[in-house]
Amino acid sequence: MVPTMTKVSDTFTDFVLDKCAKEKSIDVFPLLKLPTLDTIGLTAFGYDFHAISNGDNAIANAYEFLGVDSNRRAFKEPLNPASIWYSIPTTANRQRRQAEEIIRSVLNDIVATRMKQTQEQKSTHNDLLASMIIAAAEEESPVTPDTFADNLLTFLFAGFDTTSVALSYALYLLAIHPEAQVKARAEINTILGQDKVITYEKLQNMEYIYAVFMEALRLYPPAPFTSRNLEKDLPLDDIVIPKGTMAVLSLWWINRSKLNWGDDAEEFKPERHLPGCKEVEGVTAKDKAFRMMAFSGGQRNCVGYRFAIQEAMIMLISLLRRCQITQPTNAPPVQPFLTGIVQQPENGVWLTLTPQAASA
Ligand code: HEM
Repeated sequence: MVPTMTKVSDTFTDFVLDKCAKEKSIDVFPLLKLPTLDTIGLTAFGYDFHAISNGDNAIANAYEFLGVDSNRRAFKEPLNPASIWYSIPTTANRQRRQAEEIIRSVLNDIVATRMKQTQEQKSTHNDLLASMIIAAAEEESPVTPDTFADNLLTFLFAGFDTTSVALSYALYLLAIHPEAQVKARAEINTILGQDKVITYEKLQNMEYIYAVFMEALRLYPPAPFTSRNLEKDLPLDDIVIPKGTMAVLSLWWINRSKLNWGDDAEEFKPERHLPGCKEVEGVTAKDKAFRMMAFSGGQRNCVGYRFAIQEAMIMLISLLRRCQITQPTNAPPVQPFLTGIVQQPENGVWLTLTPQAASA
């Protein structure tokens, strides 16, 4: 996966440098969806969306539409009957069906071809779909092509918007903290060495880049809340929340709580994620496991978190080693805004990327 992620990230870096040379500053927020879509397509089921090279891709557009449409139905117009009855012949329902059909037909074709190749032992793919097909065969599980396609859809939905939102905030934070860029570049140059090739092993040693991304996720978790149904009564101080209640948990405030992170909890300090960093007094080991909740916690936490971290670190390395990142003086403020399950920067994230020597 690392070579694929590196290739996509490097193509994106070329793309944004070129765009910035022409337009001076760019909104990286919508642009970052392109590489994250390309990456998930290639690594999950070997499909190239060509989103960076062709932003007008029919599937990418269908996906964008479905994301916006789902948020509208769930959060803006939940009481509109057409939001829940998909068979009512409204324009939105028709458009939604069309978008679903576009995506579904591509995924169904991919799954069918792959299952046939696997049966004939002709598949050379090494991606998520290949693993799912092999696992189902080994367990003699009666999984239908539809189930494989459903799973791929879940991964697509869960895995590209979230990472692009997180990366947007990470770049913003780096832009307004040039000292962090200097430290990150120093680490990149030391660890990548002469050949400059990114490998899985080298990524494990990139502690500062990891810390930058974690800190961005801590301050701006893309999914700012989650929910759980209580399986038993929950005593909380002097009240008891009864079993069966749906509890909505603010991941945002857990991540920014002074109790978890100390008095400077609102500040950008990647150092707090480095090994050996001074811990906040009184925080127990159990609390520590649940104080950075961007990927949620427990049994149903994010299954894609390692994937997301790896992808994001590679993108940060690719950009930082070739670009200086600054915020233009006239940039609109970066303002998180809840659009649905995911929050996003309402005014975008306007940045200027200028080329810089690879070894600087
Ligand atoms: C920075 C990027 C990401 C963030 C912040 C994020 C965050 C989350 C959060 C908060 C949840 C909810 C868990 C809960 O309610 O306890 C979740 C679930 C999930 N995520 Fe992610 N995610 C990211 C990237 C990804 C990627 C790249 C994938 C796939 C490759 C993915 C796949 C999933 C799936 C399948 C679930 C549902 C898990 C379940 O219900 O058991 N996520 N994610």
